[in-house]
Amino acid sequence: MTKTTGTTAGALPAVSFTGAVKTFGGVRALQGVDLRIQPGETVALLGRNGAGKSTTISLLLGLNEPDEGTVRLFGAPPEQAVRAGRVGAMLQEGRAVPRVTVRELVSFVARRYPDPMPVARALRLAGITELAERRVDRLSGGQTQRVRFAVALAGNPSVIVLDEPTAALDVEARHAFWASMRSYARLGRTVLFSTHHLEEADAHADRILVIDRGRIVADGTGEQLKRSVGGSLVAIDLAGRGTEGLERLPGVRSVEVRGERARLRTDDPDATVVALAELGAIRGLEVAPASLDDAFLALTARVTEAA
Ligand SMILES: Nc1ncnc2c1ncn2[C@@H]1O[C@H](COP(=O)(O)OP(=O)(O)OP(=O)(O)O)[C@@H](O)[C@H]1O
Repeated sequence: MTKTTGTTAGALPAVSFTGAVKTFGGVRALQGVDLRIQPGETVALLGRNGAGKSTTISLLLGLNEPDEGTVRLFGAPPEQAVRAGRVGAMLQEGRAVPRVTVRELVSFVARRYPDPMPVARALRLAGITELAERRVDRLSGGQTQRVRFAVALAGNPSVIVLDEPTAALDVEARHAFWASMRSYARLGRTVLFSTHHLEEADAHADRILVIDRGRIVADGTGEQLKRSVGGSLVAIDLAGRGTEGLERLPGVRSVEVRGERARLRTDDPDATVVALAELGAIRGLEVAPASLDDAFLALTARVTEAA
């Protein structure tokens, strides 16, 4: 497992899970989760359907209690941090949308917190200043999502938790949403978001946690996760030759044939390419680093095999 949990000496972690277990009936949704998130980090939680992402988030927000272990926000139980407005959340489930304007809705939520964010600022950070006087039940899906983001910001939280925030958004709305999230993160605040989009995790998080079957199976930057599964992909046109001997070339871990092309997974792409050149087999040469998709599949598959 790749570990890069940067700790700031003396600072309380924004989020900490110690041996958190959560069972629903016979399902062990979380099987002992340990994690620390420091103030100012933007962290992506990545996992397949049913891996335990929403359960992690529900414990973090105090919506559920762990059966074993502890969950703390700034060293305190989650309910305390939530009541103090230190945590803002954007969850998956939709709510009945009231017939009020965007400004009225955000102001209403802000008034419920002890030290709210000025409403104009929440609207600006969410990129919806120009929608302030529009009714919330007459907005597009992407606009509604950003209103929900402004609502999450209303209490002026130090930590924001976003459960699949861009599900069902089109490309443009996605870009706008991430720009808003980054404006908030630049204030030094902490962000935890869950996603199925590996490229979003790679592009917008400082750190990626991969969860599988209720356990954190990897923790690092996108680069580190890619490196941890090893190597690069070298592809060539076979041009009529066979694949014999290719798997014995330096660095090569596996050889896969797709049509007329051979794809070699290698830990040492330079040595592999030199050896291919010596064989005169570099027609249509292509060298690419392992993708985050490869890393994700390898990390979650390893656990499946071990189970
Ligand atoms: N309230 C509940 N009652 C029973 N089982 C539950 C409940 N909540 C979650 N589970 C189960 O716990 C496991 C983890 O679910 P969780 O919702 O945390 O996964 P997830 O990673 O968020 O998945 P998805 O990507 O599909 O949203 C699953 O097997 C799920 O069926």
